[in-house]
Amino acid sequence: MDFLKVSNISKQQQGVFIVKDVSFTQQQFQKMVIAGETGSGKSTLMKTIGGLSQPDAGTVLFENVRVEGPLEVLIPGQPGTAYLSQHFELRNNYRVEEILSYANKLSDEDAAEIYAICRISHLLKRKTDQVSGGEKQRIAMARLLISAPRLFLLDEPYSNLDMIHKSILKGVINDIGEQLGITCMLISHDPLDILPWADEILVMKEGEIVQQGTPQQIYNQPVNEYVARLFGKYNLITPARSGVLAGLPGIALNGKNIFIRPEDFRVVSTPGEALTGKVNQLTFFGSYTEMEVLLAEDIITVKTAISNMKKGDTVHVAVAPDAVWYF
Ligand SMILES: Nc1ncnc2c1ncn2[C@@H]1O[C@H](COP(=O)(O)OP(=O)(O)OP(=O)(O)O)[C@@H](O)[C@H]1O
Repeated sequence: MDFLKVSNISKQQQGVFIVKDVSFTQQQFQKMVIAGETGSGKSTLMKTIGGLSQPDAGTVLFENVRVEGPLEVLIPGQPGTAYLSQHFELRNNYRVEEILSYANKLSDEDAAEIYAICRISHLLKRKTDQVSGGEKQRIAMARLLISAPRLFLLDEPYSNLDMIHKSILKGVINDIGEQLGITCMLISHDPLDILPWADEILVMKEGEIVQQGTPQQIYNQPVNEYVARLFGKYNLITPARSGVLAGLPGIALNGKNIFIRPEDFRVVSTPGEALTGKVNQLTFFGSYTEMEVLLAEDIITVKTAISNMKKGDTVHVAVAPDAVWYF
């Protein structure tokens, strides 16, 4: 039995598909991410899974039970699931502990563990207007978690958070999975949030899943330029321009686009089996430098840890054939 089985879900608004024939499964404890550009249907799909959006076609089975949509039940929301909206609200003028006590289905001890995991134990006596946005979000999470869900659906939990609050929240989401044993699915479009966490990624475009795979597959073997672009900088050399790579061994000039991530180029000291060009631009990012290299008429982007280059320098760059992807 699949923990979650989504089959052929479709939904239209004003004659346009916002989710189109989406099918996939998620196993218990599998960390799943839905990625995709703004408006690609991520939230609608996630809400459908949580019983909060009515599909026009298809079924969702959660623990083998059909999820009913809001038009089929009195109180929307599938039991056993919890959905943290991007636009969560906390009632004003209540103490945090009051807000939480209404939702609590657990013993005091178990609830206290959740408050500790959500890093809100120190906030319980405060009023809801005396906490920051990041803290509010963790309170909203705790309020959902004390209803003891088995599937936690998080809609863009990292948007609008600074680095410090983001890093706290990443710890919280990890602990929810590992310490509470709750299966999580989250929506994000930031590769730095997605790639280190996910077991499986669904990439959506215009309501459809365009690629599904592990972080390694999605990052290194995108099916098209849309997926490549969502997950970071890349070099794309079209068949017409593929001659610029002629000096490199092991590159197949097979009529397909050639895709190379900037960090897969290596700066080498000799021109043999390398491309030679001039440094056109350098951008410092702290842990690495991004270098534009001008080759004849083309520019490639190379990520390097070498920091003593100057604009106009001659450089040689090589790439391992197995780091090259074709689509
Ligand atoms: N109730 C609705 N009525 C009309 N159109 C809607 C409705 N809900 C969503 N849409 C449209 O459906 C498309 C998908 O919306 P959805 O919120 O699912 O996308 P998303 O990928 O989550 O976007 P974002 O990343 O911006 O949150 C969008 O074009 C949106 O405008």
